[in-house]
Amino acid sequence: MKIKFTKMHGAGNDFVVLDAINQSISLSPAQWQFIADRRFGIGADQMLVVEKARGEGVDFRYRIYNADGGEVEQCGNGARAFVKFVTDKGLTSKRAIRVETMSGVIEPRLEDDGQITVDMGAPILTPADVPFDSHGLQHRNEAEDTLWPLDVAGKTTWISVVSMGNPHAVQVVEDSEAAPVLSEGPLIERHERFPKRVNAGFMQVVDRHHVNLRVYERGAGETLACGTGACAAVVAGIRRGLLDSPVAVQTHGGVLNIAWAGPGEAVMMTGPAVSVYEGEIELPDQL
Ligand SMILES: N[C@H](CCC[C@H](N)C(=O)O)C(=O)O
Repeated sequence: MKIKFTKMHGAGNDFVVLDAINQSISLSPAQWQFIADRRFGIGADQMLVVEKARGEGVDFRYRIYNADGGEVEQCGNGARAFVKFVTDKGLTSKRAIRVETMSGVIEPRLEDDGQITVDMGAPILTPADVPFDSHGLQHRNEAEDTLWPLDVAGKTTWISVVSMGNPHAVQVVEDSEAAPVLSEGPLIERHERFPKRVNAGFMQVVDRHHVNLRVYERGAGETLACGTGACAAVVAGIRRGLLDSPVAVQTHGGVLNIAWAGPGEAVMMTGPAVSVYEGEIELPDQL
């Protein structure tokens, strides 16, 4: 089966983007894993599938698959790549686009300078809705935030839990470059208290408007940037009284600018999106 694709990235978080309006896309998890494989396939953190809208009042639907082949609810960097893709492909002439995702409608907007701003919706802050199983844990409050003690390899790690449609566990570290991202990230990702697994963020507060962030992503491992992770980290930092909106989030792949006016308000994310190359792949039918 031949599939046309566009290779893209948002601050180094890389994607294979597929137009499912003009070609039929229905792949198995094993085929998604093959596409994501950096040696046997194309290579990507996530795959993004652009579809016709299903509901009223929206322009498109977009679906997100992690490198491990699992479909997930939201992808912030992917939303920006999506806007650049549908614009470059002439699938829309709109600058502000309403797009359905598994976790609801988001509104990305192409700015005059080529950056893309996405209304990522309001964060979900009730632990059970993240979902996070807080049963039996003694939390502690820090300003407006609730911190939970997570047993990670016998060490207690205090985390904030935030959903941007997808689940995030955010911890504050002294030095993000020295943080145990690759050793602790996988343990947090698959911790039993996260029934849907979780994206693990490690945030260093530089000042009240600047942080360094590394994220060990659910289903992908450490990525160069995580858009929803940047949103979740800023929400947690503002609730902990450590940050003031807007916040520049420095990731290994670039800077994402996040603004949040407080509970119940949408998180606004601004950042880049780049198309790297077009291609076509012959997908094995049996994997
Ligand atoms: N790994 C994430 C999906 C991709 C999110 C990330 N790439 C972003 O830019 O938000 C999850 O399983 O929830």
